[in-house]
Amino acid sequence: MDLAQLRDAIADVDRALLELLRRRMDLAAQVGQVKAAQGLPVVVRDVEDRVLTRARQHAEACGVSPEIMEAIFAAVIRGSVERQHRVGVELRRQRGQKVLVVGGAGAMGGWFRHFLSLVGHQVEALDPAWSPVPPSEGLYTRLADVPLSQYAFIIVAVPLDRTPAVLSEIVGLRPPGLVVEIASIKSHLEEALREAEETGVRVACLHPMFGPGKSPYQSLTFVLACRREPELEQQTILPLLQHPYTHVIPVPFPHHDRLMGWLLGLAHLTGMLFGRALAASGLDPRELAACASTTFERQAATAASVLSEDPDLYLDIQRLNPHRHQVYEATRKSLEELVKLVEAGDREGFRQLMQEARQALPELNGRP
Ligand SMILES: O=C(O)C(=O)C[C@]1(C(=O)O)C=C[C@@H](O)C=C1
Repeated sequence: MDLAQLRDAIADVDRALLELLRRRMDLAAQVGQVKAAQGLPVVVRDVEDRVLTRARQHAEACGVSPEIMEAIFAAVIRGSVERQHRVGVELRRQRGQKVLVVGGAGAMGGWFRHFLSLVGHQVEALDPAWSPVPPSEGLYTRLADVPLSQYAFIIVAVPLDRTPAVLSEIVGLRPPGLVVEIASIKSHLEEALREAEETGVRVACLHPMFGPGKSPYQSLTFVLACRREPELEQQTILPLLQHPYTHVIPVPFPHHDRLMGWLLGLAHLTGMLFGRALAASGLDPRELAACASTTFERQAATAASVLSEDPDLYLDIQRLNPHRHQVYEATRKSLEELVKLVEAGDREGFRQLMQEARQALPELNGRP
């Protein structure tokens, strides 16, 4: 066969593969219906492990690495989970609850509306930004018009610095459902949370560890800042977040912002410093892109995603964190140490610094 004939033969095989994939996804949809009817979880890890092992074992026959075969089938399984989950939405809706998203027109509010309706909840929303538009069913522009007593959950998804005021306004109306605020920093909510505790209004402090661009069919980590009993608080929030990719990680409330100082504060800070320092270099970004090393590409991609975010939100994530000075101090000190070791050509000190820094990295030491 010449090259053109070989390409035609590959295209024929691709068509056959696509047809097989369609059949596999149709079977997944049937599995999804059975699972939704019986209230079974969509993701079953040991079945997935068997599929992935089978794929790895077939790698040699295909003349490719086991990692490639695993990655191909992992993607197929992800598609299968998405399809199964979607076909179950209507059935799950019968078990879903009524949820209100306050700030529903915002980016995270919009994400929650979509996600929660996929979970099967009946989602309504409130946002003054809709004022010029005539309100449609289940969309409100004024808190006074909302039938607050009807909701099992009320999500507060408003800008970080507005959260205390909105939270205390809602708490003041004594809703019977669970109020769930999703602020990235929690210390400035103390007063509103105390008001809630005094009046018996239940509030959960949830923190989605991702932005509004996140697909609901990827791992979704939510940190739950617990003020009382982590077990109980986790149980209360789980019906809201029933979804194959959800992980809820409880942390003690006072620890939350300290943790975020590093997880968000330091990660954002280094992304911004990287971009800012690079801007000072005066080098042409096209030349940097053309000659980029692997590490530069990765770092630049992280900095680009940080620098594309909303500056007001990113300022507030720094400013409202009472632990930020520890992060700044450690950053300054680390830079000074590094510069000193380099200037002195101190190999042993440099080796030790890298060794100690490695200890802190989840990639190398902390995988759960
Ligand atoms: O066997 C199942 O229960 C399926 O849902 C099928 C399947 C797959 O596509 O292979 C999909 C999701 C599960 O996590 C495990 C396997």
